[in-house]
Amino acid sequence: MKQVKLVLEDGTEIQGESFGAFTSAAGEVVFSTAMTGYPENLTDPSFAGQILVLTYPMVGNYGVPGEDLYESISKIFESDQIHIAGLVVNYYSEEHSHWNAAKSLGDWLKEYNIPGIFGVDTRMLTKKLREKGAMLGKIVAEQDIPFHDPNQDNLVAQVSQPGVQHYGSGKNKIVLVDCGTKTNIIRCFLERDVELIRVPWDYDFTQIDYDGLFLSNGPGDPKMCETTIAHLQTALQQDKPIFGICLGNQLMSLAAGGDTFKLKYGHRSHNQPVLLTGTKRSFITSQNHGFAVDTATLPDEWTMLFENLNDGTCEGIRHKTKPFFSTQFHPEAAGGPEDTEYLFDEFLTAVEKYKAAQPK
Ligand SMILES: NC(=O)CC[C@H](N)C(=O)O
Repeated sequence: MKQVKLVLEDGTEIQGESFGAFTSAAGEVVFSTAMTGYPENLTDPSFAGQILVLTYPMVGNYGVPGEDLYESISKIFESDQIHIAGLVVNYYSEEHSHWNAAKSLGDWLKEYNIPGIFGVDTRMLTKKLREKGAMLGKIVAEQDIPFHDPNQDNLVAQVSQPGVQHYGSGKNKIVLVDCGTKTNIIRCFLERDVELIRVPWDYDFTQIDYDGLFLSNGPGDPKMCETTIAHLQTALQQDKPIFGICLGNQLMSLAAGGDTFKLKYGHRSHNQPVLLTGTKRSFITSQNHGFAVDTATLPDEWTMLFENLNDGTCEGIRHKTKPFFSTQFHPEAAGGPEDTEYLFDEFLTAVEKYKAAQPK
């Protein structure tokens, strides 16, 4: 076994053993307390630039599934590549066993030249990240490298797919602004009778004659997406329904005139409780974000839609009169609970209502 170390910007150095690629990588160190779902997490483009610490102690035991396709997108993965910068686990299970496993986690990381480190006390590390906040860090193999803050980069421009892509042929025409979309969002739409037009983050979608607009999740600081925000401001002048998820929620707020800020250590797990504003209904949600909307900065026409029951932060917003809403959590899950998937139906109901109200 080859030795590697995890180095944090506060000077912490943790020795561990290498799995995956034996190479060095720098990024922002974040933790997820999800107990399963590493194939989904590692391919979620929102993790671009991040070194992911998994608190669940044993990782890799169910291997990595094969690459089955559904309508030209992966059936299982959240994109067509690994996006994390590095992986930190406590115990790496060399031997995997699962009915649909095609390879080991270590071999999969190697394919994408991503380093992993195991033998790390990930719970101690998580306590440190909770006290001090998410930190820059690096996994160092033979070659030392400088720290790198991915939030200074336009990560969305790096992960958004170039070109316009069409999926499905259903009755509602939805534009999906791809800031690093998870494929389960596409799957959720395709199960609901839509024609989906996927456009890059900086595409002028206001030129398309769509029935509804969807803003995807994506990596990094939402303020980097100035072009998307500018196009969105035009869309907000109209009455066509708009729905956003995660980064999409942050972009909606920024376009509306609100502000976002960086959370101390973010929300990354499958069991984040949120409250539907004005009710006593709570939902358990899947989350992966490091930034949040500052509710106090929302203009008068907007209101908080969901609130995080752990720390009171904004988990969604809605326009008071127009059919515009977004969530900070992931209604599409993958992994995590599917309790809020009904929001796709609410969006499409709003789309149908909008269409029915148009002069023939
Ligand atoms: N999953 C996402 O869309 C994340 C949004 C944003 N990059 C954040 O970390 O807050």
